[in-house]
Amino acid sequence: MGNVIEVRALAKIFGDQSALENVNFQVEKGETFGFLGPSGSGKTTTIKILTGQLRPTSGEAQVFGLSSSSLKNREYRKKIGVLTDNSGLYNRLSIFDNLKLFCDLYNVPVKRIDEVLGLVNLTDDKKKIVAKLSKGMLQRVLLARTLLHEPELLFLDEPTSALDPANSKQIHDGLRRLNEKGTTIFLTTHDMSEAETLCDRVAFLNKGKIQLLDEPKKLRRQYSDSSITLELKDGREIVLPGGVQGAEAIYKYLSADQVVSIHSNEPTLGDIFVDITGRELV
Ligand SMILES: Nc1ncnc2c1ncn2[C@@H]1O[C@H](COP(=O)(O)OP(=O)(O)OP(=O)(O)O)[C@@H](O)[C@H]1O
Repeated sequence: MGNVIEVRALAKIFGDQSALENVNFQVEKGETFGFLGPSGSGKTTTIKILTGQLRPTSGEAQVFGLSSSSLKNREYRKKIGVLTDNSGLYNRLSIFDNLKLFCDLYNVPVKRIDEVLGLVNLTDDKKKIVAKLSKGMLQRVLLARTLLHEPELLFLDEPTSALDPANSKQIHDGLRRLNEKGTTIFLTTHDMSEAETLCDRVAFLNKGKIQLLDEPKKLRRQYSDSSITLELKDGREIVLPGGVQGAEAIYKYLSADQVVSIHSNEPTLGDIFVDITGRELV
């Protein structure tokens, strides 16, 4: 597939504080890659370096084969979209008119507006005035704006923080549709369920260092104790070991028609993060 992002021995020091230390990872074309870590772990610093807003202290961050010193370049900026929390929208204008202004500014045909509004599920709302939008809708308008020029690579810094579950789901659906169309997505979050639903691979960042990097499914399997929980009709919940011993017990309860549900006890990404770092992801 080829790598869109290649980061080698990346370090960033602010004054006497180390924000990133020996960070190494690659993001493949078409992948949704999650950068997970608690507040202050270095997620935004990484995005700023990858989008040419900050220079690394040492190491290399290449995107589309361009080195970090070239990431301010115009051609590069055309290929990327960056979703930030600074709105820059005109409150008194409609969603459509706001997006039209950006089309004019970036030389994008106006017909693209309907495509991006479809992607973020706002087609029926395009005449609404920005000042009257909910936080979730506003975030979707910002995502739509980010997509107007059809970026190949999308950087999203905490795209659903402060959104309720329904609005987060709308954003997630839009991101999945984009990814299916081939857009590579680099996402930072401290929301583990967001990472589980969206990401092909995740890196756990703690105090500026990557602690673990793999597919969520593989991580959950690797850190699973293979035990199984049975919920029984008499209200009991029993935890059984995996293997033959567990299978025999499950068979016994099933034969006696006592089972309501059976599920494996795989840890969540949040559990694994706490396990590895001793820290909660907040
Ligand atoms: N411009 C700056 N000057 C000095 N220190 C900074 C600067 N930017 C970031 N830092 C420090 O670098 C570390 C990493 O910050 P960063 O914003 O990358 O973390 P983060 O993981 O994005 O956190 P959050 O989830 O709260 O946004 C923090 O300790 C932060 O205080």
